[in-house]
Amino acid sequence: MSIFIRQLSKSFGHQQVLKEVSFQANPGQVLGFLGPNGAGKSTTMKILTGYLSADSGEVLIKDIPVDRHHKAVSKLIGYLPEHNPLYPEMYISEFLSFIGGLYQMDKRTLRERIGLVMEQCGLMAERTKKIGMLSKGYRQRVGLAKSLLHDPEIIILDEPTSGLDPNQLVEIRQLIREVSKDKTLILSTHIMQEVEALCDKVVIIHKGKIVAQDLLKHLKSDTDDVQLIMETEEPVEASWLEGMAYSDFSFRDAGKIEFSCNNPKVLRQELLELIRTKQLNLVSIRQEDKNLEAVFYKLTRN
Ligand SMILES: Nc1ncnc2c1ncn2[C@@H]1O[C@H](COP(=O)(O)OP(=O)(O)OP(=O)(O)O)[C@@H](O)[C@H]1O
Repeated sequence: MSIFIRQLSKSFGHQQVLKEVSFQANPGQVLGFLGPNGAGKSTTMKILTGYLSADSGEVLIKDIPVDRHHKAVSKLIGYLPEHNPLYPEMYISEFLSFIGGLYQMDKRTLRERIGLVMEQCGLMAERTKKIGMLSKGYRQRVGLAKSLLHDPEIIILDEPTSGLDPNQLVEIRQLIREVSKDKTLILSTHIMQEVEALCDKVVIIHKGKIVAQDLLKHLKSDTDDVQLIMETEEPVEASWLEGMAYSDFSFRDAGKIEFSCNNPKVLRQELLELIRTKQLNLVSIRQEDKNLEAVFYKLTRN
């Protein structure tokens, strides 16, 4: 089941937070929704799930507008919000049972689904504890179990791995991969490795506008072949770099510059010549393949 997002705009007071945001997520695909802090990711997620209304534009699921048919559509969506709200006084199964009641699930299905999602999310070992006693990572798992409980066709996860330890990260990513096979899954995250590991399609939002949307493999191959990163002890002036064999460069800080180039051999020679003539102390020049981080940085640095 696809989800169509068309021309969403949203302001809070005088601040326009979303500017004609459009994209589409398809079944069997994990869509990574990326953007710097404050770019508008959570606001978009809240509109997609009907928790917030847009000023203009629409979200369609099965041709149904989400804002006008929130109740019908909410059964199709599993949502893990950024600040995963839970009831600390409840046991996990008690909480899931309460949520199942909200979805009007019949008792037998609910019992089966609670067992299944608790198993899937690795919660069985913690079943005798109240939610308030769980660690942050386990509370995140409860949120994930909640979003999967009613077996929704669309799953929307806002920073699902925040607060997880490295082992939990691997397990939850594995789980996300599993559940995404026959679902439409949108995942918001800051973690580029997560996107590289999980996502088929990437949408990047910056200052409320979509600045890229493509399959991950296309997004990475659209860019120059490699990047050279030069670090010196002293600051470098931009004017010293004029005419060199790069296609683009940016300062990470005064003595750390990242170049995009397709002829690193020539550029490396030019940089070594610059080091010599300006008598700079070189810390390192290293070459990296273009990765999503570089693409993201290029599109969102201003
Ligand atoms: N209810 C609100 N009232 C006023 N401003 C809001 C409200 N919700 C969000 N904003 C503003 O909208 C902008 C986008 O916020 P949003 O939470 O969507 O960003 P984000 O991309 O999810 O950021 P982060 O990665 O930091 O979670 C921010 O400037 C934020 O302060």
